[in-house]
Amino acid sequence: MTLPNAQPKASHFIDGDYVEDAAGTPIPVIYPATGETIATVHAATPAIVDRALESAVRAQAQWAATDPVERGRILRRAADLIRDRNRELSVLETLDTGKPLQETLVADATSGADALEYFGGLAADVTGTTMQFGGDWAYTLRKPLGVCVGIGAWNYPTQIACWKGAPALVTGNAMVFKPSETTPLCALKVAEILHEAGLPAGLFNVVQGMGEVGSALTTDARVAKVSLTGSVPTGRKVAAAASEGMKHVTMELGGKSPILVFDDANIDDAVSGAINGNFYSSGQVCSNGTRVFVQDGMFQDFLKRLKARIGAATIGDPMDEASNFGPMTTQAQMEIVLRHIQTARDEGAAVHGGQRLDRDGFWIEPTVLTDLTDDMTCVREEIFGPVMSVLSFATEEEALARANDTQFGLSAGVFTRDLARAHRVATAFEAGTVWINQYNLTPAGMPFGGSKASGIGRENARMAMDHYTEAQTIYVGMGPVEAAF
Ligand SMILES: NC(=O)C1=CN([C@@H]2O[C@H](COP(=O)(O)OP(=O)(O)OC[C@H]3O[C@@H](n4cnc5c(N)ncnc54)[C@H](O)[C@@H]3O)[C@@H](O)[C@H]2O)C=CC1
Repeated sequence: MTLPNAQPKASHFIDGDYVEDAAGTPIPVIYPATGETIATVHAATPAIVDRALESAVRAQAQWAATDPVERGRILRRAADLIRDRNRELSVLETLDTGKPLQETLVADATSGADALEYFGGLAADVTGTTMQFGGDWAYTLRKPLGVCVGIGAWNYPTQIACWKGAPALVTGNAMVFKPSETTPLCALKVAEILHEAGLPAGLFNVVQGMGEVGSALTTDARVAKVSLTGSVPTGRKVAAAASEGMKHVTMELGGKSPILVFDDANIDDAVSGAINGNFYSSGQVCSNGTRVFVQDGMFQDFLKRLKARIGAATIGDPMDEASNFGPMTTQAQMEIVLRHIQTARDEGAAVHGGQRLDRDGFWIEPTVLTDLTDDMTCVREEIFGPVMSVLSFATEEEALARANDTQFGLSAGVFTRDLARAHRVATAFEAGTVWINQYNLTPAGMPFGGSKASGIGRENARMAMDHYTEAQTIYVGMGPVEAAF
């Protein structure tokens, strides 16, 4: 099949237009389903980084003074344009990541549009508080931070650009966004559409590059905030570098989230939840529930149904809308996942699936690990691939203790028909986001983010607007000023 042309007009988008600097290191864009190079971009040189930040600084002051309703209108217009072009953007997302079109048509550009629409609608509702002290009083304003940097992972390139860009822009900030070097295409389109919708030049700039470009942005004195989606080790580095400059941070990092399935759960819903929470996007989802704890009474039946359902997956050409399982996004990630599967085998796990598929591209079949103990590497570490660990448990207390015994705290899920138990378990999870009888749904109006090593701050919902603004307190003296002398 001939693939659509993926080569962008230029590598970067700065000050309202595409910009090239061929002096930067070339970055090949590889279509994961075949391994072929479909485009090339160049990493930003220091001159490009400087230009992006300069134009953001210039544009931001005026933008902060713009009527919030007008800011919101531009975002909502961009949401409409994204929806109009959903197919084209979904194809691009598939080219960038290898995720099946069946997924990208409903989960990527549409999720980005949801965020733009949601925050666009809230534009006029950024409010402070008032306090009274007898006659005197004080009030707070929520002020934009200035120039914010967004740094993306490779699994959701359109969504990440929108989830960071929308709350930043609507509250009066500018954003310089650096996509992952492995998926550089989609954010450029987001920038193009935002400007087509009327966003003034300079407010959403995209620069390409590896960690060193991210690092240059993070440490630049012109930057007030860094929002990273990435792994825990990168998060530690970026948060540490940002703290030097006392910058605000949002860290959306990795996880090893638990799903608890109790004997009284609707078994088909629980299996569906576990499938969605492990094999969607070939398992390359930060919030995946990769440790599935199933209560003893249901364990065997759960496994039987799970294996049958996995057998029905349609693994194939991501551009074919009938396919519902695609390749890993990069060769490197495929190799990491295969190594994890081998380690699990070496440590005594039973591996169901686990093979690299004999075809071009970076394909691993959906894999289930059983015969596990909690101390095995596959149960402790984030694998970031289509690998589900299934463990059994006897009691609620035991399951919760095991579920929480991890450095991560991104998400968790519980399947049960017992309402009291559902809420008791949900609040006892040490996790930023919990689903009851559902998994991995993230509407724009719901805060999403991690606890413990999985991150700081939340994306989406009103909370995200707090993270892109800071309070300024203004004290109002209403009476005479008393002084000691
Ligand atoms: N919590 C969340 O919302 C999500 C978290 N993730 C996590 O992301 C990881 C997978 O994505 P990857 O792209 O492999 O993550 P990564 O941590 O390797 O890279 C993330 C981004 O950080 C940049 N970067 C690397 N070193 C840097 C440095 N020193 N300074 C500034 N930027 C730097 C990279 O170029 C990339 O754009 C997984 O751990 C996954 O769980 C992925 C999606 C969502």
